[in-house]
Amino acid sequence: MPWLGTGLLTSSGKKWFQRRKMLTPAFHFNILEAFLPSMNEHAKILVNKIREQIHKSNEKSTVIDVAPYITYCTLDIICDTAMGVKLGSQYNPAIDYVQSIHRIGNKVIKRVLSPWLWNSFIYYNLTPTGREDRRDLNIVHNFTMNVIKNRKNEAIQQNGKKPFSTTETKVDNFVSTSRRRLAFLDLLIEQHLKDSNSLSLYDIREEVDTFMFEGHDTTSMSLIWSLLLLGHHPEIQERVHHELDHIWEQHNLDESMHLTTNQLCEMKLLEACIKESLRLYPSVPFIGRVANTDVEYENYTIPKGSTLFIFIQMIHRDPKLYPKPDSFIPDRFMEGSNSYVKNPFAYVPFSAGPRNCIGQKFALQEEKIILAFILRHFRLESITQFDNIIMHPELVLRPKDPVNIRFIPRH
Ligand code: HEM
Repeated sequence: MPWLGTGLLTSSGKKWFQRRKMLTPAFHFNILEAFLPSMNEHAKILVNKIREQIHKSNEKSTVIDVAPYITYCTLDIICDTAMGVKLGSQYNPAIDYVQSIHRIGNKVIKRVLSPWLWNSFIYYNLTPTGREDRRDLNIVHNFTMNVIKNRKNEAIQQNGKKPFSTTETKVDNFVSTSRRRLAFLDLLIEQHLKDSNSLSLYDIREEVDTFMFEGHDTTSMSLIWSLLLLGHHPEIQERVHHELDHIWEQHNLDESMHLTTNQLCEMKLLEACIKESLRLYPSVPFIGRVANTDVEYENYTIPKGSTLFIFIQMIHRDPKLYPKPDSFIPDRFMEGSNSYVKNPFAYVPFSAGPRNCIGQKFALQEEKIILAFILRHFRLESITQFDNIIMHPELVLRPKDPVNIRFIPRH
């Protein structure tokens, strides 16, 4: 794929194995904990942005298309945490980058389904869509290359030209001794500065493009669906408000304080809402695999080399696995409740096995923080009806039209 090259998501074999091994420590529990201040900070900015809109409207509440607000917040978080770069798109929207990503994602599926567009020369030079795609790819690649070069320059300034010491890369040292963050991009730059032949700037760009996309577009879609669902289910929303108010009061939380891992663990119902929303609207609705051996399935033999698609959303809506499959019932994910669903293979929003999502804990932590701040401060009423939502045929499950929600301050 010209956009992501062969980064972690799209590579295979030895290259995938080595990169996955190199990048797994960047998502270790301790590192996620070190991301808490940044995630809290960006979530608070989001709440302020929504308040600003209410203020501007001169009303007590206002209706907002949530997609851009959420997208810029998650984009700032992935840049800050994984790349160590303060993008500030909640203040100055990175419109070109975000719009280019949407257009590229939209065209990927169309091109896959149109064999006459598979030839790159014809596509990029002779079709208007391909030429627009090339312009968008340039915007996205320039953006990510700038992020990398800035961070590389910073790394050189901080370390002189000498390579990073190997102890610095250890996860335990990340939090305790290193004031500088040795997160995702730093691990790659460290490797690049040690041996630029084994990892070139182009190789780094593949990974940065992959993580910038996977790390913000998936979580923003999941947040948007969660907000919309909660705004359509006032009785469940009220239970979440109650859960959050209790945590805020119990821990004496005020505006300046950050949510901690322990407090996030107490948000059981909020977590169940996120999981149920990912069941109904998995950000990655399907995944593909190539059979590396003949597979016997029921009365069929699927020959080696076949491409298989796994439709996550269809598994999640199977009435045999989930009674009332189309209903939003977060209690399915509350242990001890009557609706609790135990089967682990019935729920795969992050896929499963060795190629599962490397960022799933990051995603849940980020989503909980953002939703906790929004729901602590606002009551939501969804204006957009599910029946009116048309989906883009894309890599992520993206609604085509605005998702309008009324925000009513609670305090
Ligand atoms: C709600 C949010 C998310 C969902 C639903 C999600 C879902 C998935 C799924 C289904 C896969 C498997 C894709 C496939 O096999 O084709 C995947 C892989 C991946 N995800 Fe996520 N993801 C989310 C958030 C994130 C975040 C926050 C990051 C990074 C910070 C991330 C990084 C990746 C990467 C790099 C892979 C490829 C892993 C590999 O092949 O080794 N994802 N994700």
